[in-house]
Amino acid sequence: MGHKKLIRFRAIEGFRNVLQYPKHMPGTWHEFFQNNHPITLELACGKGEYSVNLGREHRNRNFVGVDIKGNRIYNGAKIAIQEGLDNVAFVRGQIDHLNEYFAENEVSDLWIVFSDPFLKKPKNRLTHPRFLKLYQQVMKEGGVIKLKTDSRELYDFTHEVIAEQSCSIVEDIQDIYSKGKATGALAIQTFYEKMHLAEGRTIYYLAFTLPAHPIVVPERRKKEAEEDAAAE
Ligand SMILES: C[S@@+](CC[C@H](N)C(=O)[O-])C[C@H]1O[C@@H](n2cnc3c(N)ncnc32)[C@H](O)[C@@H]1O
Repeated sequence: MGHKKLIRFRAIEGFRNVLQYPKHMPGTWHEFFQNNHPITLELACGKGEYSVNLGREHRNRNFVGVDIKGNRIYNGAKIAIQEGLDNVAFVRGQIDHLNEYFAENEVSDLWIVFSDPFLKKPKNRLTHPRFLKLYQQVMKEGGVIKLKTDSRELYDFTHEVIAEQSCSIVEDIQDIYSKGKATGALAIQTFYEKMHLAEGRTIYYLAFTLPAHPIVVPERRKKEAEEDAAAE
């Protein structure tokens, strides 16, 4: 492991706003934030640009960035500490275990920001039904899931899942910049977004809500996942 990474891993151990694999937290987030404000998650947060920027703008809401990479989380966590953003925190952990970090109804809404499209492994896409099932376990009914991506494949896949699971589309924008829609929260640019924009890529946005009935992972998708695992 590189020296810089090691320093960052040690640093986040001492950061009050970084919780690593926090299985003790479900049901206690409002004690942590010392308020009852709604909690927004930023999944695949990387350096946490959405959590930090939204945290600055909305002091009456709480934001939690989630990512497995501690050295990336370090960036956002350090800014939040320096700026006294006590409404911003980070979880270092697997999104696959989200229901071990948050309790039922503890999350109001969530962003999925430039998550990897996993072109060869649909089961790892953060809008795969197995993830939607997890989100449903922690999110309040009617909570909005907001996907921002440069991947046409992930955007199309998400549309497919939305139709299959009877989710409701709240907003659907192909190419936020050409349509003049990159305003408000959509104007926040992350590290990966800046790279994609420099390459001239199109940015898609899709916001939707989950159905009231439980998400069920279709057999065909389960089979796909088993085939993926067998090929590993
Ligand atoms: C392409 S980066 C995007 C980072 C950031 N959102 C940005 O736009 O700059 C994708 C991030 O998702 C994280 N990630 C992917 N799958 C994950 C999972 N199952 N659990 C936790 N983190 C995950 C990776 O560690 C990585 O930091």
